[in-house]
Amino acid sequence: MKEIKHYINGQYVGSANGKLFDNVNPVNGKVIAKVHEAGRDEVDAAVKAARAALKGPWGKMTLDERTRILHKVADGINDRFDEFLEAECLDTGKPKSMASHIDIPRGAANFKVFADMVKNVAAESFEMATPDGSGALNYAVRRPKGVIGVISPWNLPLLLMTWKVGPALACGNTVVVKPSEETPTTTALLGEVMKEAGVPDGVYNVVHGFGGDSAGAFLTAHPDVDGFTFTGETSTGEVIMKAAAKGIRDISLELGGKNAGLVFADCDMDKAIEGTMRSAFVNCGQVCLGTERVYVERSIFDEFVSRLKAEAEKLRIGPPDDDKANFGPLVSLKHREKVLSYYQKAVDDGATVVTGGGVPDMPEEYAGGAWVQPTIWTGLPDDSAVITDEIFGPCCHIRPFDSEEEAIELANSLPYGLASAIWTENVSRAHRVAGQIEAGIIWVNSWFLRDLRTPFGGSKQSGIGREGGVHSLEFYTEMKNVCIKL
Ligand SMILES: NC(=O)C1=CN([C@@H]2O[C@H](COP(=O)(O)OP(=O)(O)OC[C@H]3O[C@@H](n4cnc5c(N)ncnc54)[C@H](O)[C@@H]3O)[C@@H](O)[C@H]2O)C=CC1
Ligand SMILES: O=C(O)/C=C/C=C(\O)C(=O)O
Repeated sequence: MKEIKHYINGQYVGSANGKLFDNVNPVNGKVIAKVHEAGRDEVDAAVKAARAALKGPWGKMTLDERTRILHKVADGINDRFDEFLEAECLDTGKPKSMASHIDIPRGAANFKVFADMVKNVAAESFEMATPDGSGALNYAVRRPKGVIGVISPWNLPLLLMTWKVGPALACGNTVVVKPSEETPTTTALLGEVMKEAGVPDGVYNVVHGFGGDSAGAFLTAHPDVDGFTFTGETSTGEVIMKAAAKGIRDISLELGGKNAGLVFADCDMDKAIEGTMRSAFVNCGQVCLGTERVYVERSIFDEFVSRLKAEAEKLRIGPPDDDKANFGPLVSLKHREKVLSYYQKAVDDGATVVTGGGVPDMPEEYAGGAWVQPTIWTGLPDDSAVITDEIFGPCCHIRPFDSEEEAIELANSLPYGLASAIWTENVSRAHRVAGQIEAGIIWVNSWFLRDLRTPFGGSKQSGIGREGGVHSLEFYTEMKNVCIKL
């Protein structure tokens, strides 16, 4: 059986404690690899390697050299595209058609975009007057923050991990990555690409394991890490924030969402249906930006519900290798238990199940997989947990509204504030509503349209800080002002 080891100081190493855990294929429930679980020793070795690398060749490299190496990392991912694709699809079960368009290309792009960004960002400077008339010049320079702890989730494993590692390295930091225990493979594979690209040993380190009382907690408790970037559940973000408080370490948190889609009667219905379909069901609903609450103006409510139902029922459920499949399993049986508990809760709370609501019939070879049906409900009360909790599954509830004010109030009614999608052809309404929605990311007549230069993150309990574009540089660097008396 294949073993997945830590990548520390440029070497693949096993755990001294001998602990291994299963890496399971969610398509059929079969174990595909054994993963080494890091103890405190491996985490400590990884942090020490990262610290030492800051003072080694990496820390002395010119920006041009660093940029060239990061471009090679991106090229290395593209050169081994099929290997990354296979690994990501085995870990997650997602359709290859999706991973080949989103996950792997973005995994590569994250290195190129941020390498170029760092090279082209302007410095700040201010001239000032002084009492003696000679004046002074201030200029600010960016310096790497140091060792960054990267804790990444399982829904878009390579994409979200490199979204952090790309800018962290571009800014000259070193990293210790703790990928999700569900999806360790592409993070491990990236070590080989780093080596081939000429990234010095100790710059990119990976430790595998779980969150609490395992690699994740050991990493956040380690005093020699300078900052943490995390994507995942809000409650985990709270734990990481507490750990980071010890020693006043910086954090960037991209947390849960319960995003609203607002569909106005003046929308282009075809666009609204297509966009809502993607935002509810792509990646089996496991996207933090996804729409689980859809609010539709009453005059078009029935038409919207019946058209969304028709489209949801056309989704083709199947494994990654099925070229026609556009809907895979959830990431694990454990996650399926959570999603199915909400499917049951919806019924208990009086929902009308428009479509789905259960487990699909799958051929015998996939019977052990984490399959669920795409599901749509109507008729739930606003305080049902199905409406208020992030389910992170392929499901949405549709509720009618009667006025723009009501739609905005409903969208803003929860403690989350990650993303929102507004469907209207009225440009004034689009601006007006976008301005009032309490969320970090608003799409109008689109969803998941990503420009990596833009600020990305959540408000309220959906996160702290923004990454993307120069905002990533804010987190991954320390600014130092130099004031020169002339
Ligand atoms: N992109 C997103 O916004 C994601 C949201 N979720 C949400 O979280 C729910 C639970 O999924 P999980 O994988 O359990 O998410 P999680 O937030 O527990 O895990 C994400 C990462 O954090 C690590 N982690 C967990 N506890 C930690 C701790 N105490 N210290 C340090 N690291 C820790 C995990 O090992 C993993 O690498 C999902 O049902 C979904 O609602 C999950 C994954 C991604
Ligand atoms: O495009 C991105 O950078 C990120 C997309 C999705 C997430 O952050 C998520 O699902 O967590």
